[in-house]
Amino acid sequence: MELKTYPDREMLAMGLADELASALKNCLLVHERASFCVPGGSSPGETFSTLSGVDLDWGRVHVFLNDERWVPEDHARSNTALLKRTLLTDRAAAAVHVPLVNDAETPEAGIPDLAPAFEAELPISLLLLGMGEDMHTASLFPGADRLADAMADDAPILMAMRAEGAGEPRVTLTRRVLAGAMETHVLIMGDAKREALERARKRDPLTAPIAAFLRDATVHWAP
Ligand SMILES: O=C(O)[C@H](O)[C@@H](O)[C@H](O)[C@H](O)COP(=O)(O)O
Repeated sequence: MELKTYPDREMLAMGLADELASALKNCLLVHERASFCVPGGSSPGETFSTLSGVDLDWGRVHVFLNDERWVPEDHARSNTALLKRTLLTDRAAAAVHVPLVNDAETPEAGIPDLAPAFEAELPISLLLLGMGEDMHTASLFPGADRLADAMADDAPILMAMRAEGAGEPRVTLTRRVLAGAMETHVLIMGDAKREALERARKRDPLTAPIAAFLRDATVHWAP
């Protein structure tokens, strides 16, 4: 794991957006397209806004979320709506968005229609993860109902997930899919998350799911 620290959140957003843009450009030099898998939540907004203005061949970039809350797009907690507002705008509006939610009643009912589109996106070219203070990442929450299945080597691409800390039901890419990414970055802010990161480094992924992704990751942190 490599840890990059920034003096403040604005510097983090600039530095991280720069690094992600370079990774996408390098990928597009040698591949027809790049798959870019990103977190929801509140942390990445500024990074996404900066990145959305970068001049690169966005039409060859396929963007999708790590996980989604099973809510309609007009819901305040929709990661999809956030993604469209902050990243898939400006120059990045030309990117191809691969949806992770549909209007089925439950994630279990919706996944069969969503999963096939992800087959063509693997391996993920560039992965950005967030992390909660409970050491969850994507919707791989400690104590979640199907965490062990989602961490298994033979997990499907997408799984439904329910957990106490999650709020609503979720859909998440599974560990093997996320861990297969060619390049991984983790975005965390604040002292509590820095402490959680240090705790996770000494723990098993089944109690600290972020630990499954740290070995080859670059972690970006600002106070
Ligand atoms: O849908 C989600 O909740 C996310 O994808 C999740 O894994 C997120 O990255 C962390 O919970 C951190 O969220 P914050 O950035 O809001 O702290």
